[in-house]
Amino acid sequence: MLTKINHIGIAVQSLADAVPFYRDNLGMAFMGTEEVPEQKVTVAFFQIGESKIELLEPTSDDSPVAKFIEKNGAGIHHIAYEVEDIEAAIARLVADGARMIDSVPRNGAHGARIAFIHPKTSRGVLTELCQMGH
Ligand SMILES: CC[C@@H](C(=O)O)C(=O)SCCNC(=O)CCNC(=O)[C@H](O)C(C)(C)COP(=O)(O)OP(=O)(O)OC[C@H]1O[C@@H](n2cnc3c(N)ncnc32)[C@H](O)[C@@H]1OP(=O)(O)O
Ligand SMILES: [Co+2]
Repeated sequence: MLTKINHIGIAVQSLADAVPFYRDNLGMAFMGTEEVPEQKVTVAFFQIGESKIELLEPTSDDSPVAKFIEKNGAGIHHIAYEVEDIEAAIARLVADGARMIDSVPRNGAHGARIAFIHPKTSRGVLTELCQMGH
């Protein structure tokens, strides 16, 4: 069902502050930024091997990432796994009793279709499924 880790999401207060560390000090390949209004975040992506690091800055106080930072501070926010068929993956998880945050895919960055599994199901890790546009 899962084909690879697409990205690891890291919540940050400020992309302007965080991007130079990942780009210049760690030397990761910076892929640019994108606002994703549906999720109330602006993200910066870095390629690392076959996967990516996604820095997430909240765009409003009621963003899920703003709430996370308020509670925990900046840090690892979610892991995103790539799937070939997101509807089939959701249906299988629902049938197995998983608590889905999204039972219908939403719009993610880079034109991906995404769905989150609640961290209470995935043992304390907020988990994103993503199907890339082909
Ligand atoms: C850029 C777009 C896209 C992409 O293409 O990659 C993205 O990555 S968008 C990323 C931002 N979007 C989201 O996070 C959407 C999904 N998240 C949510 O719906 C909510 O954040 C949530 C996970 C349902 C939590 O919201 P809420 O219930 O309102 O917050 P609480 O603080 O009350 O949390 C309840 C419970 O869950 C634990 N929790 C919350 N967030 C995380 C997390 N990131 N990782 C692990 N655990 C998390 C929280 O600690 C609470 O636990 P208890 O205290 O034990 O009850
Ligand atoms: Co993500």
